[in-house]
Amino acid sequence: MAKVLVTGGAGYIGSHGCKALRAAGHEPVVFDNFRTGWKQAVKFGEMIEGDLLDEAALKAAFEQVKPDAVMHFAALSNVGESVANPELYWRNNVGGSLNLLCAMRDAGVGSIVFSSTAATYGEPDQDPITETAPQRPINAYGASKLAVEALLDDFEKAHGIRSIAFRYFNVAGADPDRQIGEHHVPETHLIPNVLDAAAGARDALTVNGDDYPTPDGTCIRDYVHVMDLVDAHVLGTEWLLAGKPSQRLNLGTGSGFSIWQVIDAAKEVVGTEIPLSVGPRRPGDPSRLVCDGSRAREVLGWEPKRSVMAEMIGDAWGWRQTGRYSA
Ligand SMILES: NC(=O)c1ccc[n+]([C@@H]2O[C@H](COP(=O)([O-])OP(=O)(O)OC[C@H]3O[C@@H](n4cnc5c(N)ncnc54)[C@H](O)[C@@H]3O)[C@@H](O)[C@H]2O)c1
Ligand SMILES: O=c1ccn([C@@H]2O[C@H](COP(=O)(O)OP(=O)(O)O[C@H]3O[C@H](CO)[C@H](O)[C@H](O)[C@H]3O)[C@@H](O)[C@H]2O)c(=O)[nH]1
Repeated sequence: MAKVLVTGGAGYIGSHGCKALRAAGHEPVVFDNFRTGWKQAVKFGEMIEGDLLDEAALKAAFEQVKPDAVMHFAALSNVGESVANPELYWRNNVGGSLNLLCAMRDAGVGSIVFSSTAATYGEPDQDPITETAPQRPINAYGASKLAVEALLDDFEKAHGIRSIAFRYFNVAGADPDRQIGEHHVPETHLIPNVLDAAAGARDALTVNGDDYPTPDGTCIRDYVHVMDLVDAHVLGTEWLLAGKPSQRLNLGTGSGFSIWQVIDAAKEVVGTEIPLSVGPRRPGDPSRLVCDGSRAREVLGWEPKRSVMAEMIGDAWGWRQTGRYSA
């Protein structure tokens, strides 16, 4: 059993990470400032309210928890906001990660699993995308995540802290037990917005452009179920705690779905029409992002089990029906 400090453990993916850690017999302790997270999402262990920008709070958390490892989900992750306000992203995501790594160094904690992103690849010229593709982010969010990958490299060389940076593609779905799920305010992700439109919580879904160079004109993405994604995090933590080497790993399935395909699948799950309109392209959206996820499978023995479009939408819909955290 390992004790794991989970930054951002009150957020969408981090709360599922805590559930997976607990299910695997480990002990998660959440460290979160609740800027975009939810106290109701902390259900699988202790919680410490604190900010990564507060070095004293981090030091106290490490002294109190004495973790064996860290799972680092905490970040701001709204691409549009990052373009309008890059200083916020550099300070929170890079500055916060630097403080975290310094606290780990001081406390002698040598293992960290980090949430990186396909956004570090920018506009890729590979399809599917492997981990060796050039990383050329096109917005401050992606740049902040790439900078943290560089910090991780430097802290390994200087201080022996080993890391796994998982580069997520599109995370979707929710806990099938309906205890936790996705609740972002505002929501920018496709599937929850499709379901909001289906439920009448928004007038219509706006499809962000249908003139891309793809078979049906809409953007193609690689969707991975959040439970599968966090399973990889547990495997990654155990890998590091066994003394094995650092890794940079894509997490996705290798299958691409267009926006129209996602909407069609949602209609089947929900059983109603989905009101929609086609709007302009969203700046910075690459037309196609599909993952070559073979390395995570080879290295960690990771196998996605739930990343079927109907299941991801069904779990997101089931979670939505609970009233989310407003219930
Ligand atoms: N959702 C996706 O599809 C996706 C894709 C790629 C990468 N990611 C990355 O995965 C991670 C989790 O994403 P999410 O969708 O769960 O986001 P989220 O906003 O739901 O969760 C982030 C959590 O971090 C906390 N946090 C942020 N800054 C903090 C700080 N300075 N100190 C303490 N806590 C802080 C927030 O309060 C929140 O609980 C992020 O690092 C994100 O960049 C997400
Ligand atoms: O209401 C909406 C919401 C989204 N989309 C479109 O649906 C596709 C998927 O959009 P998401 O916002 O769900 O996901 P992204 O691919 O933009 O972003 C995801 O992948 C990125 C990596 O490229 C980052 O990691 C980011 O955090 C993560 O959410 C995009 O073409 C987007 O324009 C719509 O048409 N309407």
